[in-house]
Amino acid sequence: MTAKYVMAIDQGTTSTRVILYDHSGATVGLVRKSLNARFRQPGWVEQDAALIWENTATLMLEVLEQYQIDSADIISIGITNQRETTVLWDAETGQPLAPAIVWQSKQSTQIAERIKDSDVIDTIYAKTGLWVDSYFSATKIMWLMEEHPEWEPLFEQERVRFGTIDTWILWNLTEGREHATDMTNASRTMLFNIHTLKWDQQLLQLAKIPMSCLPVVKNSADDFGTTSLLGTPIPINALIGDQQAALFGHQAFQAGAIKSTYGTGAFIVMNTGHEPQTSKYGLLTTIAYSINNEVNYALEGSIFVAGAALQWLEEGMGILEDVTLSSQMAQNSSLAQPYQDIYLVPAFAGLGAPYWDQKIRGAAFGLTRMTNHMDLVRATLESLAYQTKDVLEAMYDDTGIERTQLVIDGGVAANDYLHQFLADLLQIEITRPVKLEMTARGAAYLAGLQSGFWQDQADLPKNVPTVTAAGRAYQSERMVKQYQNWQRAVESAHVFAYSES
Ligand SMILES: Nc1ncnc2c1ncn2[C@@H]1O[C@H](COP(=O)(O)OP(=O)(O)O)[C@@H](O)[C@H]1O
Ligand SMILES: O=P(O)(O)OC[C@H](O)CO
Repeated sequence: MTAKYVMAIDQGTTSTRVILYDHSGATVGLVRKSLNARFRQPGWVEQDAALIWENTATLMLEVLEQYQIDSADIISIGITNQRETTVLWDAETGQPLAPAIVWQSKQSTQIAERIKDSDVIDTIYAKTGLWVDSYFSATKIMWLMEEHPEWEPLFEQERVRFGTIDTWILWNLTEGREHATDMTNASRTMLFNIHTLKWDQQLLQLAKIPMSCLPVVKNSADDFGTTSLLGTPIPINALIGDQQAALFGHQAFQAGAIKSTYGTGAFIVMNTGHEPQTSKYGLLTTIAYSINNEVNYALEGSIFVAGAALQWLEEGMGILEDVTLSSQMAQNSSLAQPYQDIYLVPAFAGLGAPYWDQKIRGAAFGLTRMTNHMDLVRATLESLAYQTKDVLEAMYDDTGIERTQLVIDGGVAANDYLHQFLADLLQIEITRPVKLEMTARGAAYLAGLQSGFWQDQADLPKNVPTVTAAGRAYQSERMVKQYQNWQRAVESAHVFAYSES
């Protein structure tokens, strides 16, 4: 083998990263560019699709320049992405027709409610594994089409292309203007049948979305065309949604293996093997990855607000100078005594699993004259742990699999306070990799497997360095009480949302 590296593009909600890995799994180059969102109306979250592509292309060139890497040394590229985020573009001009509608965005809430009121909700769950919500791409496409009847001629001429961010980047990157996605991303649209592994005609008809605008669906590790952006033509050998990519990055290949990623949102995903498994608690049944037409399924608990809550403390409230200070601030919080705790329900975009409550909004409980900014930071970090427990309890009950250890990753997992609090709350070992970018790593592994850089899953790098926090037994009793209080806080926020005049 002559090539030395695999390149991973990780297009997240908060930033885009391009990372190079060598055969041992070491990170040999990493560049990052942050990405802003626009909030034009309450609940709306939009991003500039053209900028997403521009940033990606810039970073791909930058990583080579900064680390003095020859493009001929890159064997293949894997792309992983924030999922569900919806782009529509005109294939003739190559221009987006509208801003990208981000996964958290609530434009299509009424459309989702309309669908929920009809009798197709169970059919949709049976076919797609998803509970109807504005989170998924289908309602976002429907909203865009309803808002823009003037696009009808473009649809008739089959000029409109739909893509999640993987597809948008791939289309821009490839000479042949490849219009493709992988099964993990397709499984988040609410239009893909996770059993037949095809776009579902009945759902397309219900949503009035023409098949002509949808991408071809391939395996997560596959041949997606080549790019000459870097000089030497390089194959693109993997597309995969970021949460599934993190699962793959942790090498969580066994049924029952589980990971929790804390980025803009937090997503807890359990590999359930080759059979899809349903949930009594609103967990999603989704595709974990597909290789050589063999599919692994997953159960997922989606938490809409994780790092986004810290960004809110920083940018919205102005009480956090920098997110990297949040761990220390939480340790310095004055609320050391039991029963003085405060609770923040960060339901800024409703609550995802296991509540699926679109209407609930954020709330804080237990404030006194003594409460200060450090206490709010602490309550925010703790809310991520409580939501993790909510999902894990549901997963245990759905699958009967007890857990003694959990692996975590993502930008927020750098937070030492959260790391230890999670261990104390769950009373298990919580392990995080020293390099937290498991999402990119998963995309690199898949691209590397497809291109023969690694021969098979057993050949993937071992001994990725990690740090583990153990649950402290003396915290156990207090944690039981705090978790009960958290549940009361969520219930109270729910009651408030539904009693509004
Ligand atoms: N030390 C930290 N403590 C808490 N949150 C952090 C820390 N460092 C970064 N974050 C948060 O992590 C998020 C970014 O994580 P990342 O995995 O890069 O997200 P994404 O994939 O959504 O772009 C941001 O919301 C940021 O506020
Ligand atoms: O941007 P992240 O890393 O929080 O991931 C977003 C998810 O893919 C949304 O489903």
